Amino acid sequence: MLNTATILQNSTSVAIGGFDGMHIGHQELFHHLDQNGVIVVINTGYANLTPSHFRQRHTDKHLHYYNLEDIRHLDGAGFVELLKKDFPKLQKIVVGYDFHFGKDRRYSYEDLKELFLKENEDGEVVIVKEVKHHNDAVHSHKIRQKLAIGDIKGANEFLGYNYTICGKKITGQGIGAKELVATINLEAKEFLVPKEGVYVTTTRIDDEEHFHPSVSFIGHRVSTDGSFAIESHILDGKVVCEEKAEISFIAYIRENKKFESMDELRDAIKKDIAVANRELQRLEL
Ligand SMILES: Cc1cc2nc3c(=O)[nH]c(=O)nc-3n(C[C@H](O)[C@H](O)[C@H](O)COP(=O)(O)O)c2cc1C
Ligand SMILES: Nc1ncnc2c1ncn2[C@@H]1O[C@H](COP(=O)(O)OP(=O)(O)O)[C@@H](O)[C@H]1O
Repeated sequence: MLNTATILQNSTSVAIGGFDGMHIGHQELFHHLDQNGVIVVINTGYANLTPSHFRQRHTDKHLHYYNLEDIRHLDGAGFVELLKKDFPKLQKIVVGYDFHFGKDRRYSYEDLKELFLKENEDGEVVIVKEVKHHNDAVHSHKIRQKLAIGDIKGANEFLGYNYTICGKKITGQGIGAKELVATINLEAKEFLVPKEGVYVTTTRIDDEEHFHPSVSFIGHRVSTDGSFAIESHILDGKVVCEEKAEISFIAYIRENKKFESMDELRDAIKKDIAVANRELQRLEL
């Protein structure tokens, strides 16, 4: 493994952006990087699809972070200077068609081209055209909107992978295993949690390599204690979760509902399990 300083010293290309989600539009930028290319992440502090180090899962490129707070005062020339200082061999910059940077986002790719090529005659600035899915431009905020309305399939198509949240195991009410079905309860504060309801999911427990088929509930447990929960019921047998788990969302099943009795809730959960099993089998997951 090369150390960070060596990677930056030797990098000849960078792709620049916020890159929350590492979606199919972002991946298009990465295709233009050379073998030792680096992804420069402008960290706004608002990433909740792939917060903190979770972006790294979606690329084998090195990620280099600039905090927006530290660089927002720079003018166009100042930003290009910073890049040239941190990446002394820089030859190629890759950005998207809507990239803006510098103080008040005043500078566009046109300015970037002018400023970078002025002193690097054989340099290159690649502008990636808008990446669309079914004629709809792919952007992180649209993925957030889709998750907020439970459109998991739409969100996953934009992402190019199944949306996944990671969380710490917490103790539930303790009635699931006794009266309903056993669930792993999670707290996943850094992540955007999809709309309240029941989902077909797969779940990875602690550091296991594989995901288990599962059905998950997100929402206020309006039928029991009313508190907010993220719960996953594993479908392929009894499991032990020590400290953490991750839930990958495959499809939305139904809304969160208030059931008048435990029997009704139990029946609904039984149906959810059947739906999840069918869908996971169909998808061979
Ligand atoms: C597949 C599934 C669907 C669920 N659907 C609902 C629901 O529609 N409404 C609700 O109030 N709780 C629902 N729950 C949550 C249960 O109320 C919860 O599992 C129960 O309160 C036990 O919580 P515990 O694990 O903290 O003991 C669901 C749970 C699962 C696993
Ligand atoms: N759909 C897309 N097509 C082409 N480039 C994109 C697309 N989405 C983002 N980019 C580019 O990727 C980089 C990161 O953009 P960012 O603003 O973090 O993404 P988003 O618009 O999804 O929030 C920028 O250079 C941006 O121009």
